[in-house]
Amino acid sequence: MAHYGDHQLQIYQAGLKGARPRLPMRMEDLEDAAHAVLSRESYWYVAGGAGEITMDANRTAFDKYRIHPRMLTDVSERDLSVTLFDRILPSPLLLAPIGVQSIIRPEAELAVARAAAATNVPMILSTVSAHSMERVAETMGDAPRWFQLYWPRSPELAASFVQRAEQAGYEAVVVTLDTKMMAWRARDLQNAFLPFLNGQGLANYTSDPWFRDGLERPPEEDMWPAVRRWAGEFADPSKTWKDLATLREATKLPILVKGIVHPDDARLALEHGVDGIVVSNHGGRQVDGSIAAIDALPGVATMVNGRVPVLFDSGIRTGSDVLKAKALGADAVLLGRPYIWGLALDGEDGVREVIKRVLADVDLTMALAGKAQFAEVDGSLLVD
Ligand SMILES: Cc1cc2nc3c(=O)[nH]c(=O)nc-3n(C[C@H](O)[C@H](O)[C@H](O)COP(=O)(O)O)c2cc1C
Ligand SMILES: CC(C)CC(=O)C(=O)O
Repeated sequence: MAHYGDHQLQIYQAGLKGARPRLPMRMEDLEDAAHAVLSRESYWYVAGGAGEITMDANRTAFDKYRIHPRMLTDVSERDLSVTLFDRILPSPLLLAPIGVQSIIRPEAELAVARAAAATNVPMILSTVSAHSMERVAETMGDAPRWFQLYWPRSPELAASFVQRAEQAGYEAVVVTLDTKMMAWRARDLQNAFLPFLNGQGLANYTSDPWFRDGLERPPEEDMWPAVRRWAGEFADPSKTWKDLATLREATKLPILVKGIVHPDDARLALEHGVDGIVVSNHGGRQVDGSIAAIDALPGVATMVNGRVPVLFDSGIRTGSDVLKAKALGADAVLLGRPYIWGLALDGEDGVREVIKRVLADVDLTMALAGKAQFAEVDGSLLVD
């Protein structure tokens, strides 16, 4: 039986022929290598946060939780699969929605989509992508994909987005709640860099009939009216929980809310009929000084109590992070910045390689901790 961990042997075997890994193995080195090839503006747009306190805490908080390995259990046949919304996925990993990937490489989300499809890891496409959701879907065949919604001000545009996504074979809608506006981001302000202002990341808007209708000039001739309209449409700070009902009417797809860190918000989300929750603090990019995402997970998971899937992101870098998240109540996790470093360094191949490494690490760490089934990992994996 093949296992994700076999990737380890492939790397050693290539070494016998004198080949060293193309991408640095340690996550920190991978990021440093990406830093070296990207422009200062692009690197910091991805690496930066709303200050650094929560971004750092997202990593260091994992250290508080320690795995307590068990010996002499049969781990010869391992299974990392999870079932989400009736689809069996071979692993618990999804790709977090990351916008404006054209600041990294022009092929952007198309390269990521191919890598996701090749590894059967669902891609969650951002609303603010450089390629339209239809174009991305075309590259993916039947491979699983979800659509992330930045919930626009106009109900017409929101309905159009989710209906286009449904039509293009996206299997769930992830509504991001933590970005009603962009945080104070010192790195980007220092670089005076906001990619949307020169039209990057607007493909889903400029390809939308409703959005185009309201423009005085087509974006192909003049991007500025589209940018202005986007700035007005992007988000609506007045939205509240009751507005979820209008989204619910617009699509049959499962709706998840992303950005939940408080148990009371998890309760409200359930009361308003969501189908899933993503515990996330947006990688520390929105509220600096806020709770580390992994510390928010147990309270949310307890409140949800298995009624809907709970996903987790913000700080996932290694196999043990994935296992800790599962032990603390996540059904699956989203990988964020690391795959962007893979994209920066080696395009589609780089993204695929980063995904394979994380999954190999999950597989091996799980086996060495004494578990054969990811589905069976629970709180007993951790030191009390
Ligand atoms: C450059 C960048 C762009 C992002 N764009 C989006 C986005 O368009 N939609 C969204 O819901 N989250 C977005 N996020 C947040 C990610 O989905 C995810 O929550 C975050 O990257 C997790 O933190 P980590 O990458 O440090 O693990 C973005 C994150 C980064 C780094
Ligand atoms: C605010 C967005 C348009 C993109 C995003 O989610 C991010 O940069 O964190």
